[in-house]
Amino acid sequence: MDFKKWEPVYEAILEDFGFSREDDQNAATILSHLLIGPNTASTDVLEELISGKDVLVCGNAPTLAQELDQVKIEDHVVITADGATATLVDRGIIPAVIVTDLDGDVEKEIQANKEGSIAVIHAHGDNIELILKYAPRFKNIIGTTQAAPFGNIYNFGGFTDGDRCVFLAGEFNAASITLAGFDFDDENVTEMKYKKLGWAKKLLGVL
Ligand SMILES: Nc1ncnc2c1ncn2[C@@H]1O[C@H](COP(=O)(O)OP(=O)(O)OP(=O)(O)O)[C@@H](O)[C@H]1O
Ligand SMILES: Nc1nc2c(c(=O)[nH]1)N=C(CO)CN2
Ligand SMILES: [Mg+2]
Repeated sequence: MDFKKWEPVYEAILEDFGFSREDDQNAATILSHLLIGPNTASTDVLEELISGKDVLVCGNAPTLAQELDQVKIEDHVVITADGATATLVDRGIIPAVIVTDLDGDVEKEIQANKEGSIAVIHAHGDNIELILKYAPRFKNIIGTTQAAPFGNIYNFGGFTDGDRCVFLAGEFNAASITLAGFDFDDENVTEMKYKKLGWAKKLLGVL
């Protein structure tokens, strides 16, 4: 994602939630220092996995399990958003890529990562503690930020884990992107989550 194109959207998100750009940048710097080489993966791997392929992006709406029953999962490259990973792992499916800010079922994510999932770990101003706690337990990490990218920290676009999966699939030229487990009008979520889902809906509408 061209950061110049993303930046106005990012600024609107910062303003809407009252998030601090500086905190996001600090989080990204911390993640960057934890990515020491042997625990990282190259973005070439994402290109290899995704380019020209039919991708299934799994969000964590309560409808996920039921929607998975209607998709031929094995015909797709599976990308899971954070908490959705557990649903796939519990079915014996190891996602190709996990996109996470580490506030879902992280133990399941570490398990899937041990079995081959690439971990796209997102740093933001409110997950610094989680990054320090969990990032050292992953391998094959690709670090992301919603602020300006630098060095080993990328910005493929997007905000919530779910819409960032879709931006990532787009960035690496997926042939098609199928969504499962996305319900933007889910009323059984916190006010904050509902607001985040509103942004996810808006961002995916723009794509
Ligand atoms: N009804 C829904 N409830 C939860 N997640 C949903 C829903 N619909 C779509 N999603 C997508 O699934 C993603 C993963 O959901 P999860 O429950 O793990 O949330 P999360 O890790 O708290 O998300 P985030 O950290 O992005 O706020 C979300 O980022 C969101 O984009
Ligand atoms: N600063 C900040 N950034 C975020 C946050 C958050 O809570 N704080 N949550 C996200 C996913 O929902 C994505 N980005
Ligand atoms: Mg999350």
